[in-house]
Amino acid sequence: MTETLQLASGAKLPKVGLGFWKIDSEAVPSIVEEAIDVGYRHFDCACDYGNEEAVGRGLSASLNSGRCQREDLWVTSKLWNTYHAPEHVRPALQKTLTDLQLDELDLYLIHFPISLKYVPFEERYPPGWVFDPEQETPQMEFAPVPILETWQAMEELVDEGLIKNIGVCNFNTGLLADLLNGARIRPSVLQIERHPYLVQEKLLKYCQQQKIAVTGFSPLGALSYVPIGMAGTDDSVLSQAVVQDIAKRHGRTPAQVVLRWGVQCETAVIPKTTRRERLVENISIFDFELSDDEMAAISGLDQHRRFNDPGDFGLEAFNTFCPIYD
Ligand SMILES: NC(=O)C1=CN([C@@H]2O[C@H](COP(=O)(O)OP(=O)(O)OC[C@H]3O[C@@H](n4cnc5c(N)ncnc54)[C@H](OP(=O)(O)O)[C@@H]3O)[C@@H](O)[C@H]2O)C=CC1
Ligand SMILES: O=C1CO[C@H](CO)[C@@H](O)[C@@H]1O
Repeated sequence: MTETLQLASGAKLPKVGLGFWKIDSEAVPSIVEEAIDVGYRHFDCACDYGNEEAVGRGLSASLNSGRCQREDLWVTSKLWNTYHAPEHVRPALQKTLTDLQLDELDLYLIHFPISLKYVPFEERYPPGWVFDPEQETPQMEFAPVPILETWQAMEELVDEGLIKNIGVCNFNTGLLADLLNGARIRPSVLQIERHPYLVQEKLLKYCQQQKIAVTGFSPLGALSYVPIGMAGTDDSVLSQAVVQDIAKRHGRTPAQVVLRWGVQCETAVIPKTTRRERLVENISIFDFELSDDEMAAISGLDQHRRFNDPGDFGLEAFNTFCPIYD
């Protein structure tokens, strides 16, 4: 069973969760049940993953079969970029709740600090990044919505009991500071890309000061990114000698060492896998500890190397868009 991170709101976020990006809907319900059987209680979903309805079927089957109780689960979802206008936030959440077959979410995150043109559900769901790939220079279509207005709409949904915690993803320190200036309800969680190639030391420190918990996405080091990912390359975090040596010393796999490094940095991690043996492997990290030297050696792999920047994600599609990070 996974340990938890205590949030400023008092809630307890399980330190290991299962991420659902890129899991086919057909496979999702049984993966949810298997994950619960092997101890997962934290599920990282998003409208954009196109599989929330399938996650809902898996959760509902698990609850109905008595595998777990609703209060033992932590379900996160994310508001997609096309729904930032205040009038679209509630319908977006309602759609997610309906798909997930839940009455409330444990955590709702603003997925990106990017507001895109609204696309009605009946036109396309999930709408994705809103560009026309047929165009010679396909451009994202933006919408002028100040982030604080989106946040205030989310705060109202907390007041109404539809969400327990709210937070953001892919924000840097400046964006967080700006949000904190206007927020009535402070963000409980920041979800960011984080692995040994992107340690984000300063952002983590800022979050610790502000009592915002951090969840690291792509915690194994961007293995699944196409075309810019590391899958099958000798350059992946998991094939680094530092990681492999530490893994041998502890009798663990490189993935377990990298995930353990994540939780020992006091962050939650949300690895994705579709394989039962890896579900078990990725959560079995609470019965060993890395030394300070081992932690420092893994952090020393930092290359400030980011894989998930919409500016270069899918190079052809976004070739006219500037990266949102420095
Ligand atoms: N907020 C945001 O903007 C974002 C959030 N996320 C969230 O983070 C989650 C995880 O991110 P993701 O980018 O998938 O990255 P991960 O670091 O979780 O890597 C997933 C890849 O690693 C493989 N893998 C899983 N476990 C192991 C293991 N033990 N040993 C070797 N390989 C392994 C998987 O393959 P296989 O399935 O075959 O096991 C898959 O190819 C997402 O599912 C999503 O929920 C991700 C990106 C952006
Ligand atoms: O979370 C996710 C992973 O990254 C992708 C590209 O930025 C997003 O589209 C997706 O929602």
